[in-house]
Amino acid sequence: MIALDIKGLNVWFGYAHDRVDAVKGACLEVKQGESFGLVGESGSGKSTILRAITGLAPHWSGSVRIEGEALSGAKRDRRFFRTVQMVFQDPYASLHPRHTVDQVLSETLHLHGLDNIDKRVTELLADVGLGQRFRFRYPHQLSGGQRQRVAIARALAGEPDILLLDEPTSALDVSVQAEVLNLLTDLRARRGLTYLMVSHDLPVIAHMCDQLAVMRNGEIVEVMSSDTLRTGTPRHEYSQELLRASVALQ
Ligand SMILES: Nc1ncnc2c1ncn2[C@@H]1O[C@H](COP(=O)(O)OP(=O)(O)OP(=O)(O)O)[C@@H](O)[C@H]1O
Repeated sequence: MIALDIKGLNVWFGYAHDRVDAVKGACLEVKQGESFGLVGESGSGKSTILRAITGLAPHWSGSVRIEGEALSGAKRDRRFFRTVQMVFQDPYASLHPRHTVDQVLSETLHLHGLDNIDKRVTELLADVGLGQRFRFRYPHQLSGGQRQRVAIARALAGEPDILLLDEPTSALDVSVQAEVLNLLTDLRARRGLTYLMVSHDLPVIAHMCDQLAVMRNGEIVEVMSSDTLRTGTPRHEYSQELLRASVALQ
């Protein structure tokens, strides 16, 4: 089954002279259980694709289908959020500073209309590798990696099929990035999740994803398998340039 099918997606911000065409004619397909990466330089439109899907970029055209069902406009209903959840880059900004981990997870479970809240909170914490001792802590009592684990637990609360991951580890210390990436890999395997993941880090995408799209100036210039990336054989000149720049950084 195709979990996510995007055809001819255009996304823009502003009007007339101020208009920015952030995504132009993007097409991609992600099969159920697959992990798909979006790479490209800053401002190339990667995050905007995720934002358009979740209804955070109101002006778009083209076709976006989630498990076969077409989206329209920018309003997403409860059923959408039971299927699709997003994890943002910055776990510091995405958690309410005066809500404990327990409140964050319990309220999200309530919003999804689920019961057995207590048991589910316990399970969610265990699923993301946080023990029960974290349950009544506030965000400021957690490290960046622990906060991102809470944000992931919150995204998983409604048992979604698809996670949109926007640079999920780039705000974290290098030492904890790999732990969070490994957690995401484990969760995908255990829960049969589908990922659409943005990263500027090619090795991360090569490690995490089955396929990837290279973006430049709002357009997808090439879709390739991660094997193609790993073996250094992309077709498009721009993809090769990105790869060379990435190797030079290591
Ligand atoms: N709310 C907004 N209003 C106006 N322009 C925006 C808005 N959000 C994004 N843009 C513009 O859209 C373009 C694509 O931005 P986007 O954030 O999708 O890029 P990106 O590839 O994810 O970059 P980064 O890696 O820096 O996050 C950029 O030119 C950006 O300035």
